[in-house]
Amino acid sequence: MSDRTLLLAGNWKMNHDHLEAISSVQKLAWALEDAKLDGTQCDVVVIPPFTDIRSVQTLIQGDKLWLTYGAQDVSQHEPGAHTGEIAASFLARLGCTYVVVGHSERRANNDETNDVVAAKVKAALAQEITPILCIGESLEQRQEKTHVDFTLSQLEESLAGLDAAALEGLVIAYEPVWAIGTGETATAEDAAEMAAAIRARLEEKHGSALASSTRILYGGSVKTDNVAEILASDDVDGALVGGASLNGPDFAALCKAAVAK
Ligand SMILES: O=C[C@H](O)COP(=O)(O)O
Repeated sequence: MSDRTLLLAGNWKMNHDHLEAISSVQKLAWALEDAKLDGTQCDVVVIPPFTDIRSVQTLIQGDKLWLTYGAQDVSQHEPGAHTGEIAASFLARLGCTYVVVGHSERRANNDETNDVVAAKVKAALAQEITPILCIGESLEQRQEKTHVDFTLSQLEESLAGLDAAALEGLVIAYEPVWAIGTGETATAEDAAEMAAAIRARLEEKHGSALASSTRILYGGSVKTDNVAEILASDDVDGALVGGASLNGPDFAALCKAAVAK
C-alpha cells in the first residue's frame, strides 16, 4: 500500500448554480460525517463552476468543513486584457487548493494544445495551486493500441519546461476520453497499466521522489459500485468523478466505498 493520500475529486462541470452548490456541499458534508469520514482517510475535493466558488468558499470556511475545493480551468495569462479568462491569482484569493487543467472537454472544445496546458500548469503552480493535469487517449487510439504512447506524450508536453521541484504535489488524472460520461469504464487493469506507465515516465524524466509522491487518479464513469475495483492497483491514488459527484450523499457513498477498498 502506498503512503499517498487517497484523493476523490468531484468535477461538477457546468452543473449547479451557486445556490445549488451550497445545498450540494452541505449535503455532502453531512453525508461524509454520517459515513464517519473526517479527512484522515482521504482528501475530498469539490470542483464547481467559477460562479459558485465564492459561495463554496464561504460555506467551507464558515462551517469549518474539512473538504477542499478548486476550479475547472485557469488562464495561462497574468491579469489584464483577456476577456472571459480567470487568473490563477484570483483563484488563489478564493482559497482554491486545486485546479483542473487540460480536461479533454476543454482540449476538444477550445483548441487547448499541450503548450497551452503547460502554460496553465505553470500559472497554477506559481500561485501554489495544485494542478490536476488531465491526460488520456481517444477510442481510436485505444483501438490502434497507441494509447500508452499518446498519453505519455501528452504528459511530457503538458509538463514541458517544469522541473521536479516545481512539480511537487502535482496530481495527474488519467481519463480515457471514450470513458467520460459514457457509462463505459476502463477496466481496473487498463487503469493500472496506464498509472504504472505514467509513474515510470515521471521517474525517468523527473526522478523517483516526484514519481513516488505524485498522485495519479483515474477518471471516466466512476461510480460507487465500481470505484473500489478501479482503485485496486497501488498506482491508482483516487478518482476524478464527474456525474457521480453532483449529488452530495451519492458522492459521499462513493468516497466511503473508495476508502473501504
Ligand atoms: O472530470 C471528470 C471526468 O470527465 C469523468 O466524468 P464522468 O464521471 O461523468 O464520466
